[in-house]
Amino acid sequence: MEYFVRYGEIGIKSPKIRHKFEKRLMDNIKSELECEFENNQGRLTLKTEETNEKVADVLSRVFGIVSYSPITQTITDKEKISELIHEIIPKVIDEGKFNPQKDTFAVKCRRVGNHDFSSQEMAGYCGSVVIDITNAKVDLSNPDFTLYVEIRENKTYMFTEKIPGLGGLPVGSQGSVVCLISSGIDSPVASFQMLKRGCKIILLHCDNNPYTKNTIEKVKKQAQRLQRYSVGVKVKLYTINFGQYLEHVIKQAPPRMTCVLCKSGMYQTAAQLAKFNHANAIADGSSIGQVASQTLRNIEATRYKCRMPIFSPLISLDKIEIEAIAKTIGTYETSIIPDGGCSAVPKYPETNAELDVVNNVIDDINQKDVLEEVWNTFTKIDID
Ligand SMILES: Nc1ncnc2c1ncn2[C@@H]1O[C@H](COP(=O)(O)OP(=O)(O)OP(=O)(O)O)[C@@H](O)[C@H]1O
Repeated sequence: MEYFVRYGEIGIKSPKIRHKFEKRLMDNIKSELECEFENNQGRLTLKTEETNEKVADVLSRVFGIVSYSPITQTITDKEKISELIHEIIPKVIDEGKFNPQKDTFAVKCRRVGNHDFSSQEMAGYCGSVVIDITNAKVDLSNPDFTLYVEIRENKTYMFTEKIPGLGGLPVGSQGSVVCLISSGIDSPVASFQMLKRGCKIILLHCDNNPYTKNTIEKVKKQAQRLQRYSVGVKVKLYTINFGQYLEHVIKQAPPRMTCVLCKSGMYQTAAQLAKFNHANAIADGSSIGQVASQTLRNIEATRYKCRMPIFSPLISLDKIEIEAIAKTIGTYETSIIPDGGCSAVPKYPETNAELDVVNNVIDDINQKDVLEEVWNTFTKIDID
C-alpha cells in the first residue's frame, strides 16, 4: 500500500531545516514500520507491505504528522483515471464510507505540472464518472463524501480520506528535556506535551520513600505509555532517593515549609540530571492554582534557585482538560491507582511563600550540601 503523509509546521522552515526535520520524521516512522519513502518537494509518499492496521497504529503515534491518506495511483490519462474511479467507488460503497442513495459528493482536484486541462476541468470529468457509476448528487460546499484527485505531472493519485495525526514536531528534532514525573495524573501529560514539541524526554522520579510508597511501578508503567509516543527515540527513566533529603528538611526546617523545599530541591535535582544528559530544560506538571501549593508565589519561590529554564506546559489547562489528555494517551488508569499519597505533607503547608523567607531557610538547612549527597543515588530504570 501507499500513503501520503502530511506534515504541518515543518513546511514553513527554511529548506535546510525542513530537510533535517523531514529526515527525522521519516526515520522515526521507519523505526517501527518496514517502509520506503518518496519525497517529492515535501510531498511524502510512504510505501509499505505492512497491514493497514499496523500503518494506522504507527502513524497515529508519530508527532509531526498532521494527516495521512491511503492512496492509489495511475498514470495521468483520462481513460486510466476513469478506470481507477471505477475501482475505488464500489470499494468505498462496500466499506460503508459512501452511500450514493443518500450521500452527496464532491471531487477535489490539485495539479502540479503542465497539462492540457485545468484542475477544475479534471474535477468535473472525475465527477461525471462518479455520477455515471452511482447517480449520486453533487454538493461542492458541504459534501458527505469527497474523492481527492492529485495530479503530479504524469502520475495521478486518488484518496478518499484524510486521517488526522497528532501534529507537533518530530521527536528528536529538538533537544532533550528532563521531565519531573510524580506518578500522578498531570506530569505524564506534561511529558507528552514536551514530546509534541519534538523534545526527547528524560523522566525523573524523586522517590520519597519512606514518605511515599509504590510510586516506582506506577511511573514505570507511565513511562512505557509515553514510549509509545516517542517513536524512534528511547525514553529514559531515572529515580533518585529523595526521601533522604526530605528527612533532612523535616528535621531542620519549619513544618509548613516542607513542600516548598521539596519542590525547590526537585528542580535543582532535575537540573543536575539535565547536565549529565546534555538536556537544556526541565518540565513539570504545574497548573496555576490547581492545588493549594501551586500559587504564583510558591511557583516563584520554588524555582528561584534553579538556573535552568523550567517549562510547565499545563500551566493554563483545567484539570478536566488534563484528564482528557491522560485518558487519550493511556496514562490515566495508572495515575489513579491509590498509593497512599505523601505522609511528609504537613497539616498547614505554605501556600503564600515569601521569596526572602524561603531563600533564608534554604541557606539555614544547607540545602545544596544535602542535595549533593542525594545526587549520588540517581538510578536508571529499564522500562522495556
Ligand atoms: N515525586 C516526584 N518526582 C518527580 N516530580 C514530581 C514529584 N512530585 C511532584 N513532581 C513534579 O511537580 C509537579 C507538581 O506537583 P504537585 O504535587 O504540586 O501537583 P500535582 O497536581 O499533584 O501533580 P501530578 O498530578 O503530576 O502528581 C508534578 O506535576 C511533577 O512534575
